[in-house]
Amino acid sequence: MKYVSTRGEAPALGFSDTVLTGLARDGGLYIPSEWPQFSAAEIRAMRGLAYPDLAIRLLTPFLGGEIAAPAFERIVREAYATFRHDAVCPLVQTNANTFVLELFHGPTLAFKDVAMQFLARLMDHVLIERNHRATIVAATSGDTGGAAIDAFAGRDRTDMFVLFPHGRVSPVQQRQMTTSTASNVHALAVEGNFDDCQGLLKDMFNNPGFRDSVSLSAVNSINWARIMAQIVYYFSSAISLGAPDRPVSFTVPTGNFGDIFAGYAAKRMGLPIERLVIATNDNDILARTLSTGEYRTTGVVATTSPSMDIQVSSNFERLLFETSDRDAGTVRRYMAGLKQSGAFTIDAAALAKIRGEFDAGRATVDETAATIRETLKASGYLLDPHTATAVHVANRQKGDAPMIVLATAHPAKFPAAVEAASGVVPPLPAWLAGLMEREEKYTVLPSELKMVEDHISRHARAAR
Ligand SMILES: Cc1ncc(COP(=O)(O)O)c(C=O)c1O
Ligand SMILES: N[C@@H](CCOP(=O)(O)O)C(=O)O
Repeated sequence: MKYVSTRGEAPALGFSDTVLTGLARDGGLYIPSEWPQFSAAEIRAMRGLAYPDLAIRLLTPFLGGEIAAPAFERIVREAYATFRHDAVCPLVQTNANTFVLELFHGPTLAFKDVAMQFLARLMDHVLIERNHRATIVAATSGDTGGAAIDAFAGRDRTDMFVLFPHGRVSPVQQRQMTTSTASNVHALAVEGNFDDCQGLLKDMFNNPGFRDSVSLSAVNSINWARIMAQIVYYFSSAISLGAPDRPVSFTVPTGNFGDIFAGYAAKRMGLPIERLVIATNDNDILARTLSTGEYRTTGVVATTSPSMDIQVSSNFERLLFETSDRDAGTVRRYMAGLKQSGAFTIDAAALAKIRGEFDAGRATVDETAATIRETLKASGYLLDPHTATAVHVANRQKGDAPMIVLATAHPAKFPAAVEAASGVVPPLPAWLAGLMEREEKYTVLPSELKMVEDHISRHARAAR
């Protein structure tokens, strides 16, 4: 198994190099050269497997033989032992045809833990084998940062720098990033929005001098291993509802397009999925793109689902590559348009393929609040605002297949929005008690590449 860049001008890499490289040297994203295939009989045989066993079975073909089986099994089992629910990602029925896939039972109460707990152990393993050190820079709209800090805190082979938009994350999200006492962890509040943070991260990768001087690595969903780990819960939930003999649909609260791209990958691997539904908040670039065929960025607006306040959806590039018959030249043309004018138009054939797999809808702030309130009243289930955008969109879908809505965060991460919508204040679980009283430590920086790079170079142990 090799990994190729969506822009076609960087070398193909094996699995371990792909994990450490993050963004390809041509600015593209790595993607497997082929999709592992699972037949209906093989999927049927997965029924009843515990989550870690399912993960081992589904993910082993991606490794290309580079991680020894006992080490890989240990990595997976340790990662999912950090979850507070025996099923890891349980499924809860909220009405006749709707199921909520709870992805928030990890240490930081967001779906990011599913991949991040795995990735931290995987990276550690590769770095120890190679006797290397890495500097990880992560951009976050709120959840990736906390999950990355929890998973990498105290790991000797890595220094972790998290760029978050100053003043635009929830108080719980901020404390999860700023109260770590681990000396390898650095929270940086950038004066800008998430797209600025992600832009800085990509600019660092596109600056070979800086990139090499600190051994730069990534744990955002530009890193293939993040997407790979997220494929597993599409299989686990669909299988528990009867796959492969009964197709299901998924609605996914979407920002950077990583989570829903994992669903697309699951489908390419043989899982029968009827529809993949993109749910956005007021930052609805993806919903607009599906309806008009033009991907056009506009300003980011702040909403009650801050982790989805994103306009430049990184992983959409992977879908463009796939739906352009893996023609890297087409992807380069689209990305040049995005850089020059903030927009590009998707070719008709690719757009038809995208529409053949995906639907999209959006939820305003008021619709999100109404969905939290109405779902609580109808079923007694308390949604977080991100999941609520998806429930709003899912409720408007047609089709008979069971609808699985991805619940990407615990409501206690967003108590103000949940209380305003429903009158209920969701308490933090016991293991996070005291979080809001802990001392914060972070550095405020302007959204300027040089200043951020200088700060990282001064503090990274891998800096030469
Ligand atoms: C709670 C929550 N929901 C949804 C999303 C969107 O996921 P993705 O960026 O993979 O589309 C995010 C951030 O990524 C998030 O933190
Ligand atoms: N919503 C995310 C944004 C970054 O997404 P990622 O999946 O690429 O890490 C966040 O919470 O930070």
